Amino acid sequence: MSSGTLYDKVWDKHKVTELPNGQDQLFIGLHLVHEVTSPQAFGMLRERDIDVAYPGRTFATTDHIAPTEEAKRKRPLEDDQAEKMLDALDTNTAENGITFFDFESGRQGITHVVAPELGLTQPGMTVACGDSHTATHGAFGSIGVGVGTSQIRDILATGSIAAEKQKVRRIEVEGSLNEGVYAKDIILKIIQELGVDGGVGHVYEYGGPAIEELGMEGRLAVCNMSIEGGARAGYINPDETTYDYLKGREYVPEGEEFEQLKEYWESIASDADAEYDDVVTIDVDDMDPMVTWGINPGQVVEISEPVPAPEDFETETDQEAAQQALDHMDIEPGQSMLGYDIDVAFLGTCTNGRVSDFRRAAEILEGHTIDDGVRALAVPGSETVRRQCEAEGIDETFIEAGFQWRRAGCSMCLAMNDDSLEGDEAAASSSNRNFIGRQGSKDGRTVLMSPVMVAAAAVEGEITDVRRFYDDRADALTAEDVSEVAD
Ligand SMILES: CC(C)[C@H](C(=O)O)[C@@H](O)C(=O)O
Ligand code: SF4
Repeated sequence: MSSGTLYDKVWDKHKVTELPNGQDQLFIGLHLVHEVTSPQAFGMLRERDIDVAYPGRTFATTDHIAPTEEAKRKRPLEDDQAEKMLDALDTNTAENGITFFDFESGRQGITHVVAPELGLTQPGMTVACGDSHTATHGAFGSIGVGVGTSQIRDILATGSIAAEKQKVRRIEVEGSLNEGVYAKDIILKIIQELGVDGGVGHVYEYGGPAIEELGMEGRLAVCNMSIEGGARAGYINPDETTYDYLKGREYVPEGEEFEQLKEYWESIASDADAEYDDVVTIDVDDMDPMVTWGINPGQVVEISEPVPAPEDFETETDQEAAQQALDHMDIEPGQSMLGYDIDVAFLGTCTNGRVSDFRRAAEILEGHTIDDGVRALAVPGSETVRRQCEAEGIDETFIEAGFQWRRAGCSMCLAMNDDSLEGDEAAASSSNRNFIGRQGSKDGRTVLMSPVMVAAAAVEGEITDVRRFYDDRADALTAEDVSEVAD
């Protein structure tokens, strides 16, 4: 019997052959397609008159350019470029017999939200998409890799890619989370400790008690940001939480077939004696909610920590990056992020645009209205998420609080549609990237945090400790507490 990591086992099962250049040819079990990165790849196939090899394993949706205002979702779209991309996806999927979750399907949404919720993503699979956040799918114990246009072409044409096996780092997450602290905080903590390029050359296997306790939506949020930590992919071994989630989903077989699949899924989990290239332990027991203070996801602090100074960093590169971040964000070292004014609150994305994210944020918003100066957007990650939230009356809570309740898409995560920051607006955002210009304005400022922290910031008009909104407020921090820490 073979013994090893899930990564080793999944890789071996999908390895077609070793290529002359030393890379492996890897079979791709599920190919997800969106409108931005696919048109050129389909074009290359057309030029050579090649058919899509596995249309039944290929699923498309539209997310990046999708207008989130109901009235703007009529075809042709107002934005010519967006219409062109969507039109290309219409044609490419229709001509090749590929399922396309378009606006009319009722299933449209962000690729990494749609595939898991429909049960397309399953343990032990290789999942590829022309999108860096394909790591998300690792939450099920699959290997999700983001690929470029030429690899999309290769998958369309052959169902496989040339790939290099990575090292595996086990990240053991010890402890249990405080109230008000969630999966998003765990992954931000990991990136704070290991850095934005700490994972280069590796895939991350997340495990340990704090990970096992997470539901599937939390696990998806953790794996989603593996790429922000520099890892090629990130995964969590499948367990009962995974199987319970999958049971009954649209693309998951039922009855005897499900039981057989489950046996297979159990067999591909990492063995207890698996050997890792590296093991790191992170303790989240006393952790506070996390917020970024800079312009990459690793420039992040617990809300109880002061913003660091450039000299706190070891390398010259990190020191310069810190200075650039302080300048861009207009903050001083030693300052607390508590009380940092925000103009926009944005809740959604493939990190935190799922039902549990909106449920928890709604609990915070209940009985409150957002601050006068704040523009607040709630953008479900998929139309399925939107309908579920509406069935639970969550949309009403958001609307009554003063949020705009939108249709599904990537939206202000990267502003490829009309949803964008203006000028130097600052956003409390549940997304995964805070690079300069990311949310559509070169002077815009992004502060990454969990959905409940976004909701709390929307109400206060500034960054606040969400625990002030719970009945037991003992743990909530004020800016004074933090400057005392700094002194
Ligand atoms: C547009 C797409 C290629 C891009 C990605 O690869 O991740 C986007 O989804 C992002 O989050 O920046
Ligand atoms: S929600 Fe953001 S991170 Fe996710 S796929 Fe869309 S643009 Fe990329």
